Amino acid sequence: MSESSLIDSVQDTAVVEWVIRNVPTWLNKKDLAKALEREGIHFVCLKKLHGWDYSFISFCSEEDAKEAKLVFANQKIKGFQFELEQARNVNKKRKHTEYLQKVDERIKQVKYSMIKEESGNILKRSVADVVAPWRHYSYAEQIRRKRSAILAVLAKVTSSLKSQTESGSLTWLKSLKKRPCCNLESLIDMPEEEGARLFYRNKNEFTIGFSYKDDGTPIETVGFALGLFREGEIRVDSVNDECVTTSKRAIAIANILEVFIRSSQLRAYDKRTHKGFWRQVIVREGFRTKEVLVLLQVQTEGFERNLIDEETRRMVDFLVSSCQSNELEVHGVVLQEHNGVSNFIPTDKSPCTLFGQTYFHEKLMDLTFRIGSLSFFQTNTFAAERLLDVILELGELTSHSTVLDLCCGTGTIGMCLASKVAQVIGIELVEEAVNDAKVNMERNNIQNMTVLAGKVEDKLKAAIHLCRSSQIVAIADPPRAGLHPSVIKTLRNVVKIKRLIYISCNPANFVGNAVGLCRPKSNAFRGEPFRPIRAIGVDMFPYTEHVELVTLFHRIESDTK
Ligand SMILES: C[S@@+](CC[C@H](N)C(=O)[O-])C[C@H]1O[C@@H](n2cnc3c(N)ncnc32)[C@H](O)[C@@H]1O
Repeated sequence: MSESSLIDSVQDTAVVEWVIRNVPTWLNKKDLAKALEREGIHFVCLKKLHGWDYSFISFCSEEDAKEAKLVFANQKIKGFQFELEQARNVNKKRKHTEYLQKVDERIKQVKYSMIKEESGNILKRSVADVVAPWRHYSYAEQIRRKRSAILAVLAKVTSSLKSQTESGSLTWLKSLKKRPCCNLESLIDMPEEEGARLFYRNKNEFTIGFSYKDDGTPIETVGFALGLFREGEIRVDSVNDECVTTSKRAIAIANILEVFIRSSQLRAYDKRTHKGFWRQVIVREGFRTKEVLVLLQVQTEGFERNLIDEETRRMVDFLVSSCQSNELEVHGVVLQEHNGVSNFIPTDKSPCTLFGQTYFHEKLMDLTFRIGSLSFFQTNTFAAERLLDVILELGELTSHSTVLDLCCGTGTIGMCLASKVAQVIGIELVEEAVNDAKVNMERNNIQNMTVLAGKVEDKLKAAIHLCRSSQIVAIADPPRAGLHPSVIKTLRNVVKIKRLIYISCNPANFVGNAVGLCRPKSNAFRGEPFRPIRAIGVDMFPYTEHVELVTLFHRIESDTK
């Protein structure tokens, strides 16, 4: 089959077509799909044959392609540095209706299989299974499973390093055989309290869509999608108290908005047709301050401005007064207009204020943080303090240390350490978070911290120039994809960085970065390698498979490799 006819067949099912380059020839389509899904890449279909060192891939939207590109740039997949390029000979303006027809066909197929499996799992999947999939395990069993998962990751660091280094080039590695690369000292669990182990999320993202009556009539619903749209699942179910990871305030607000949207003149957004207005709602709150901020995302194309203004005003009145009668206070309501296909919240599009403030406050370690609607904040406030305890313990900080707070968000880690050290320099990509960090420094009277706006990969060298001390401790808390390989190389090259704490919310992706930090010196990795010394887990996400891993690395002195 020629490349162009293959492109045509891929093109039938999707809007945006690309080619992944540098794919191993032996990798089959199924394993490639699994590897991409593991990294959270949303695609519609793949075309890959044995012997090809590339694969065709199609996405629902440019945004999904951009996200995939970012993941590929930041990490290797199956040990290969994939690259994404737009497919040649493709008419990019393919009619959207063709794509929608295909999606509808897939949805029908899945619905059919749901009916067939009436007594099986698919129909029984509830909204609580989506957000608290481990709720049927005892807490002790959850901790046991997370512990084994972390140990497997630490062992993977050992085996990956061994397979990539000549035998004997790292002395410390020799005796490890297949064991974890360092000791997992503990996995800190959460007490059985609301706000720690139960109903703990201070940020809850609800989909606005449809549930279906027995006769198939759609009803507007605010809750969680019961599965992946690209796998044909379109149902959204209302949120309830069985969703033990969702905060109680957020459950109440989602239920209130559902009542309003069912009576609204504007309908919920339908992902299949890209029609409809109400798309998503994010409820963020300070557990300690009890401040609540609500962000609504809407699709405005085809709607009169007057109608939009009237309905959003009615929504705010309804929400605020219903909350008051439930003894809940909403401090701000903001609106983000988003007409793209992808359902993520763009962080470069500032929302407009409909009511009150555009931020909320939370307290951590006796400091108060302002957090804007698009700024990151750790989702479990109680666990975030345990995480800070671990960082303090591993950091061995002195009044002479400089802390590099990489991916600093609104500055929580750096600010909580600032009184213990000489200087803190943070780097953060999202502009709103950087502005929050600056306000937070002033409010908490922190004078020895500076925050640089931009990507770590672009700003790290400038940050290092600002370091006044020769004792630099780097603390990296990157997003799920991990640090860009160029950042690892720069960290290796700066000899003044003797200690590095890596906080990973996706331990599987941590392996690549850990190997980069620890592999022997080479042309690409010039500085002396690091060695993992201690690891501690923090159960920031009870009732889910996710866990936070904190690892301390020490720079190896050249004579003690
Ligand atoms: C896991 S959060 C950690 C935030 C912060 N350390 C905290 O504890 O609140 C990751 C942060 O990295 C930021 N980020 C993502 N990619 C980045 C990049 N390439 N350079 C700098 N910051 C980035 C995100 O905006 C987010 O604030």
